Amino acid sequence: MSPQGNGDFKSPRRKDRAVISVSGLSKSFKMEGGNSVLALSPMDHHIPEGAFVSIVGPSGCGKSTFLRLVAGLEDASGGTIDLATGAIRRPVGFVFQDAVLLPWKSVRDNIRFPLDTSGVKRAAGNARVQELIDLVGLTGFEDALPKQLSGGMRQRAAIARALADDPPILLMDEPFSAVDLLTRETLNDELLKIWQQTGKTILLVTHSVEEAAYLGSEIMVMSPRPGRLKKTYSVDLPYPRTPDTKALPGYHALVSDLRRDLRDTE
Ligand SMILES: Nc1ncnc2c1ncn2[C@@H]1O[C@H](COP(=O)(O)OP(=O)(O)OP(=O)(O)O)[C@@H](O)[C@H]1O
Repeated sequence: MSPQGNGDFKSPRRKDRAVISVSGLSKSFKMEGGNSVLALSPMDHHIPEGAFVSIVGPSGCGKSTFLRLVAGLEDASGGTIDLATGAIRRPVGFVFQDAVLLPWKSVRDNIRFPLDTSGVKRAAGNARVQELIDLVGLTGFEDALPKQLSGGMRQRAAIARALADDPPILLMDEPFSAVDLLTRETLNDELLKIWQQTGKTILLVTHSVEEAAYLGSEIMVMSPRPGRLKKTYSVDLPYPRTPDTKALPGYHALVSDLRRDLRDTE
């Protein structure tokens, strides 16, 4: 289904055209001694523009490898991956499990770092950075250093930095796994708002089936040995998702389906 809007929540600008098209994509890594490990067996998949894709699967099933291939951080061993993002220099932003902010730079300077390296003029960059700081809820912390922030605030800064260049695709590899549950739930809701406001295509890897079901308009289930795409779900839960979503029978059914899928992959 397509995400549905109600109230003052505008539906994300989800389109029918694929922004990520994967055909026969595979990846193997050479190991010591000449053996190789098939991290991702040939996979075909199309991700529509504006989708929120949750990716789940047991450890070692190739989730991070898939994100790194989409980001161009790894070369494919076979197949192709096409991004319909036009001629932009940085089509993807990446948020990792650890915020990896530069410790000697303020929140503001960390977020403007990609803009500096892209040669964006100071005045235009400053306006953009303030917009992002407000978007991720860090207003008032512009001059703080990373060590003065909580884990959740550091992840907010990392999200803002990943969005600095305005990439159409945001890749997130277990972004909230290091924060406490309450903060994680708050960050989930904030991420949904950011998605709604920006219309980005988001791919988020998580070990939590509840998080996957709560956030995703689509879910990719992967399985290991060798890593492969086992199944995809188109999620039939309305947006906006709120804590009430977690009381819906459809949410519970999806979570239990995902648990069963993961048990079956073990
Ligand atoms: N740079 C590398 N060199 C060799 N093998 C690698 C490399 N990166 C990943 N692998 C292997 O590829 C497989 C998939 O790894 P990947 O990190 O993508 O899994 P994952 O699903 O993200 O796991 P996790 O949930 O534990 O983060 C694993 O067997 C892993 O050991």
